[in-house]
Amino acid sequence: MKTLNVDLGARSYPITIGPGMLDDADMLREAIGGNSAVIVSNETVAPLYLKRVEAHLKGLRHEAVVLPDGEAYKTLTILDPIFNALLKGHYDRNTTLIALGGGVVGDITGFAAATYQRGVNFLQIPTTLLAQVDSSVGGKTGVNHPLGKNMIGAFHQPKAVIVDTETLNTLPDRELSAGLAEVIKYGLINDAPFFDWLEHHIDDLLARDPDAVTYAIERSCANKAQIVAADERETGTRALLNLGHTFGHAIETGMGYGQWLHGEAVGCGMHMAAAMSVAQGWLENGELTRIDRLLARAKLPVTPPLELDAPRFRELMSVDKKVLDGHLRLVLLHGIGRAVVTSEFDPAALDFVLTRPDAA
Ligand SMILES: NC(=O)c1ccc[n+]([C@@H]2O[C@H](COP(=O)([O-])OP(=O)(O)OC[C@H]3O[C@@H](n4cnc5c(N)ncnc54)[C@H](O)[C@@H]3O)[C@@H](O)[C@H]2O)c1
Ligand SMILES: O=C(O)C(=O)C[C@@H](O)[C@H](O)[C@H](O)COP(=O)(O)O
Ligand SMILES: [Zn+2]
Repeated sequence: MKTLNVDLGARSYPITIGPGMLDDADMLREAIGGNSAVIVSNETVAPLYLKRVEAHLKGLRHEAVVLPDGEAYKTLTILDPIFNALLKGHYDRNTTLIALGGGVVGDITGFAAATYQRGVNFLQIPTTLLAQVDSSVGGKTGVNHPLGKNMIGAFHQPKAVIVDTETLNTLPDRELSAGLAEVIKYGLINDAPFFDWLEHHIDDLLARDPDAVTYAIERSCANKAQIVAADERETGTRALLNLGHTFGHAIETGMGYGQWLHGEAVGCGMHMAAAMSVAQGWLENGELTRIDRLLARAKLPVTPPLELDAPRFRELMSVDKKVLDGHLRLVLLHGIGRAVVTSEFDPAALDFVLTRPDAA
């Protein structure tokens, strides 16, 4: 078991990572602290893991809300069953919401916790690789809007993140690959040695070797915790965590939520950002080849969908949260491990990746 800290002053919290964490009653009870708890999960994860979490809540008033599964349900209306349960049960401000599931459940539950009675505590128990390496850490919560991904939300930090690495044993292969996109992202942003390590260990990760998976989670969380601690509300460097996301969110929204998994869209978006960086003259061709090879080995797509032509891509990208005063800002690469956020790019380089997806 390893514990990392997200250093945010009074809002600091631990990320505890290890096998069998779901059976650690003391840790869960200590993290809850208050008088009651509501667990939010979904119809896929609840049958697998809900009882094990509920077993630790004896003597504490609690109940579970089980949501339908899927990115398509990450909408404002999905909050209704959560708020209904909270209000019907007279849960007060000492209640803790517990997110048990992947990033979708985590983002929804966090947003419910941010807004119920103007804010109650919440815990993250992430059960996908993507949620364990990224979405459970950092306090971005929210839901999608038909016109844009994650457009309605709040920053609201969890009290603790409890990562049971053994929950990944039941995760479908496609979801494991989606999680690897966000893992690769950390190597590309500012951890070139980690990128090298991933080149050597990607097959171990796909084979779910426990040591490799645990190391990748720990290193990813350490990277994320450091970036979040430096810029909690994304006024600057936190935007680096958006590498691949301006393109990726356009794909998710444009294709219909759930058609492309978030990690798949981000993987393709990272390829597009890298290809654009080469067109800018900022990244070596050989580095793009290494990036594309690693993405392909992780079984992630690198070809954007032909259904989205350049004007549609531009329209979708224009609602990105990094747009300021009408100017698009993108995360681009000056090398592997050297990402920058910039609006100062050559429009022709963007045209290149948007209009020649086959060549990009
Ligand atoms: N808040 C953030 O900082 C942040 C960061 C990255 C991504 N996200 C968001 O996270 C979401 C993607 O998260 P995700 O990739 O976890 O998808 P997800 O939550 O949809 O989970 C993927 C699938 O795996 C299932 N599942 C979850 N755990 C399982 C397990 N242990 N065994 C078997 N099946 C399991 C889920 O029911 C779902 O069908 C997107 O909405 C994305 O925008 C948020
Ligand atoms: O934590 C962050 O900051 C991130 O950007 C992490 C991303 O992987 C994640 O997908 C996030 O939800 C994107 O944020 P958004 O503000 O672009 O919606
Ligand atoms: Zn993401």
